Amino acid sequence: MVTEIKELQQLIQKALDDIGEGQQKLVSYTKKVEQFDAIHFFQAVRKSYTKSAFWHTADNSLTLVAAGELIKVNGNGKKRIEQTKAALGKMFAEAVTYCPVKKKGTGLLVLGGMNFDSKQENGALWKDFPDSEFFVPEFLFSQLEENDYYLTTNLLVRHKDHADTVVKEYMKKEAALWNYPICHFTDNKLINEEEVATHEWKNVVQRAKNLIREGIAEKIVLARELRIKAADDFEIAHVLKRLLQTQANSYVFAYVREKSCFIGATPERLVRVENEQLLTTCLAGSAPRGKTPDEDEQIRYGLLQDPKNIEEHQFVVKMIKESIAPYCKQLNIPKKPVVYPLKNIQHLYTPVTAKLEQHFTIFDIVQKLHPTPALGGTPTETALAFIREQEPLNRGWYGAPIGWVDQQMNGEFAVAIRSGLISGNEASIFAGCGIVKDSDIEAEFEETSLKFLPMQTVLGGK
Ligand SMILES: C=C(O[C@H]1C=CC=C(C(=O)O)[C@@H]1O)C(=O)O
Ligand SMILES: [Mg+2]
Repeated sequence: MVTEIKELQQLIQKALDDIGEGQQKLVSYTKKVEQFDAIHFFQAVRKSYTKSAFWHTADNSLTLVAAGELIKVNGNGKKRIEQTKAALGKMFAEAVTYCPVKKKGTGLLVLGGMNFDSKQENGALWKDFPDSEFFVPEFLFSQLEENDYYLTTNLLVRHKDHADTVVKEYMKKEAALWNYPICHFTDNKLINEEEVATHEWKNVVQRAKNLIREGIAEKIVLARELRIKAADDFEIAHVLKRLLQTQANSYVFAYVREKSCFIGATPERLVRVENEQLLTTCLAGSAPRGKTPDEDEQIRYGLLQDPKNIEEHQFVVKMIKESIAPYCKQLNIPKKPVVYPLKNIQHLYTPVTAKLEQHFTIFDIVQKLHPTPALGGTPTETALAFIREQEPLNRGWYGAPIGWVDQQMNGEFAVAIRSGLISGNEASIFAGCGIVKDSDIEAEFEETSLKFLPMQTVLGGK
């Protein structure tokens, strides 16, 4: 402990020696810590901070809990990703950092996301969620695997600061997080569930089908909303815990801004970059899970052969391939999809690997990929215009990239589906489906009902 304090003090002093009057510097210090439960840490964070985030990867290799907003980077409209890339590049380059390991998810990093459609107004429901937002937390708890835990502290040091006072203040805040007592969750009671604009949604699906028949579009993804109300405020830590327990093979995330929380358990990775190695995935085409292993196997086999779902899937494969090819080498895409199983549904899945060409970063790939035809459609602009005009909801951050990026521009983004926005005792959850020429309106409606389930059940519905 004593050496750590000395190290941090020296790091702050190094930053102070370099600061002119009126200036400030970002200092980031990482240390290995003892095993600690991520949900317990998140509960402690919720007690002290109004802004926080949670991230857990589908392969269980990384859990992040971010506390407090030290620095925030916002982007606006169509240029939101470019603006973020530039601002973060500058911030990362100027920071004074110390991290004892070179492992993903440790050290100085930002967490954040963006809205689905840069041309759509965010509206009242999404008032706490800007076009795009990334933040440097005050504290970042990282769990890599069993018994490999780190805590990163980020500080803004100003010209007139003294290293020892800054350290003392920081130690007090850190102690409050570790010493927060375990609180048990209380049960909440659902009082209302309401599917929004069901009839209108089905009409919009019909109009999308007409457009596809006329040859104006090939695929359009349409989403709908379910509103849930409970007796008491939803306990975000509890909802996260239940998502972790029930949704294997999914990214579990939460992004908390004041009283609103965007939360979900999504199976869909947009992109991961680790030392120039790039991984993205095509996930589209769906079928329910069977009630018995035999039935499940039959459905799985049927999904792999089904022309409607294969078409729906291949639009995504084609777009991803064409979008990233100029940015990568050694592009590898299997010829046929496999099935990706989830608790309530199974999907067609094609993983894509490649090596990122120099000078490009994860943000260039996000810019090119979002939205893939798993969330937008084909052609992208036609589908987006249709969704903007016709879909009876405001997507906000639903269906958009959410994730983290570190100082080396390594990071990972998921596509924020199977998600919802919680505010107090109310929640709006969202689910969409890919409409193609052979779509059956009722079957698509049922598919979205299945996609509501992960969030719906943990909020006490169904
Ligand atoms: C748009 C959603 O799912 C997408 C991802 C996988 C399968 C999909 C489908 O089969 O329609 C969707 O493209 C959602 O869950 O809200
Ligand atoms: Mg589908």
